[in-house]
Amino acid sequence: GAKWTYNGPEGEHHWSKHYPYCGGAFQSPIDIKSELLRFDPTLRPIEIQNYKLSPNEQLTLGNNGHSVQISLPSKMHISSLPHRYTAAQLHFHWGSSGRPSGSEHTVNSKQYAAEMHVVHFNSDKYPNMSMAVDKSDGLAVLGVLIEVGEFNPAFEQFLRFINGIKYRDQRVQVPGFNIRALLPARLDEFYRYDGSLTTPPCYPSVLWTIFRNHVTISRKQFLDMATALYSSHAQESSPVPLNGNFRKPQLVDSRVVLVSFKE
Ligand SMILES: NS(=O)(=O)c1cc(-c2ccccc2)cc(-c2ccccc2)c1
Ligand SMILES: [Zn+2]
Repeated sequence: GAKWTYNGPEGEHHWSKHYPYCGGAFQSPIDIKSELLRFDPTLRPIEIQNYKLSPNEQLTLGNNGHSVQISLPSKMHISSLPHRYTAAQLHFHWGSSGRPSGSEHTVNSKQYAAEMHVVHFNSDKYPNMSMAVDKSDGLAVLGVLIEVGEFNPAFEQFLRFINGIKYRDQRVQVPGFNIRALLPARLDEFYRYDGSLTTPPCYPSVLWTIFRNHVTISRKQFLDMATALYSSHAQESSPVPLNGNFRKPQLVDSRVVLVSFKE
């Protein structure tokens, strides 16, 4: 599709010109405010299957010009939702070296350093991701808020290869690792709401699960992610750093955010 950016003339306030859903309802991310929350005792803990990948498996680590993403095998899935949601990819949103706050979702206006999204599609109803991406029950994304703090060995499993994908459309194969280790310890405490892709085409097709507890990465790990990548191709004369790749919080309208925990 047409190119889009996070700032400037193709920035988020212009997305709706080429991508009408970006100007529509049920958009993501949102600011998760305490007064919006409703405890829902029927929310079951997230149960995931086959997230522990063997180093004998290869994953594709890529720079798609807007984020760093890891392709995921289709045996990985969420088993606790009304339909099976099969994993497709995971990617990140982050700030910059000068502004270490780049999460998309905020909690009571607190923006975290970065955010990971593990994207799944409803494989009970749709044969592949492309058929699911624009359906209201098509996608389920797990969101993990990331703070700068303790070193995180799980993140190192892909960060150590990041200099191989500095430029747009570069990809490398990396050994599989335990993707569960990228998630917080507690999968039973989360926020839940109906929203959208946070990038164009902004389809309102995402069941969002944002875990209550953040994970940490070290300052060096954050800088590796926030300073290593470019959104421009290798051969382009003026390299464009890839950072600040987060959309601002959107209007909640009459949406309610469900929570799985009481206090
Ligand atoms: N941020 S997100 O979770 O809403 C998201 C989901 C998907 C997505 C991925 C597979 C299937 C369907 C949707 C793709 C992106 C994306 C990020 C950077 C550049 C382009 C696209 C972002
Ligand atoms: Zn995302």
